[in-house]
Amino acid sequence: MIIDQIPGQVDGELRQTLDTVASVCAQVAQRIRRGGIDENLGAARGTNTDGDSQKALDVIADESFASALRGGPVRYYASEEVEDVVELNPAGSLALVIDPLDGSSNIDTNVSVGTIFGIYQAKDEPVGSVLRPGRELLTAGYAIYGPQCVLVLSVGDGTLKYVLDPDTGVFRLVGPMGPIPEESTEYAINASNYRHWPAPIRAYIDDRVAGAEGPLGHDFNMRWIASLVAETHRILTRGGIFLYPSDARKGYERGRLRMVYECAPIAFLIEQAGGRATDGLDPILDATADALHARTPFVFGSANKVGRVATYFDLPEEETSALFGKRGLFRG
Ligand SMILES: O=P(O)(O)OC[C@H]1O[C@](O)(COP(=O)(O)O)[C@@H](O)[C@@H]1O
Ligand SMILES: [Mg+2]
Ligand SMILES: [Mg+2]
Repeated sequence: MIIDQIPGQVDGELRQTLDTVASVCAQVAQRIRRGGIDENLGAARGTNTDGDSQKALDVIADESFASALRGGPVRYYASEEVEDVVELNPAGSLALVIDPLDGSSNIDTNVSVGTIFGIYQAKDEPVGSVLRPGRELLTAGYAIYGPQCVLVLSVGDGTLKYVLDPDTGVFRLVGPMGPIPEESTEYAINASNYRHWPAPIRAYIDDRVAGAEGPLGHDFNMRWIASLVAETHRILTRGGIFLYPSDARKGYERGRLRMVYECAPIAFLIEQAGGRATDGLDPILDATADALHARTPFVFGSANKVGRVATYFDLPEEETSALFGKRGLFRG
């Protein structure tokens, strides 16, 4: 077993699949460590279905996961890097959704990138097996390829953290992640998109930028790594909030991140660790994507902070467009 222990009831096929995924994550980590020596992992390789520029490592990771899983318990394989759902084994019983390499813009800069995945019980056809509420996930997880290679996993009984032991090649359970702290002052958003955001999001960020001189009366701190897995790992570790809202740019009407293989698995892990994950208003895990690469606005993190974002959408127009000096002081 490459994952040393998974508490709770995990049947043989699911356990086998998780071990296969973890072993490919360990291979991807090794390949990243040698990037530039053996190959240029950041080299352009065209574009994927969602219009993202594909890097060599996107394609390498996708092909590594698909070939390792072929012929095993996974019937359907739904990847960010492939247009449609692929049938890996007609006799399989599971459906796996995956972002093989998340944070691709960081590959050349040696900043943490990752892999995001989720596993469902397969239905008798491909689309219905993956376009479904994330609450039906059997398990979800991510690997983060940073100073440590860490696997964060949930099988529905809390969120667990495993560190890859470089000496043995085993992911060692080091403990639970969460409950996500609520007292953090950190928020993560790509502030360069400010002018494109809906008014309630601008108001939410205005109040935090105003800090001690604004309605909230204390200062905040901002982070933006442009690697969803790294932001998630920080928030699971010390709380805070992440926002990628819809915006007025063409193609960003439903934000940037994809429901099936990014937001639903991350939302599963966040809720399992006591946090919340919404589209700004409604739980991600209750939503059903209308297409494999469909995007969704995505807000997740400390439960109290995610709830606070929703209150800004209830504010009257004059409240969200006014400078914070005229806004009510009731918002925390
Ligand atoms: O470049 P932007 O607009 O800030 O978006 C950054 C976001 O895009 C992503 O890189 C999208 O994921 P991929 O790299 O898998 O396409 C996220 O990891 C990250 O949170
Ligand atoms: Mg991604
Ligand atoms: Mg990706």
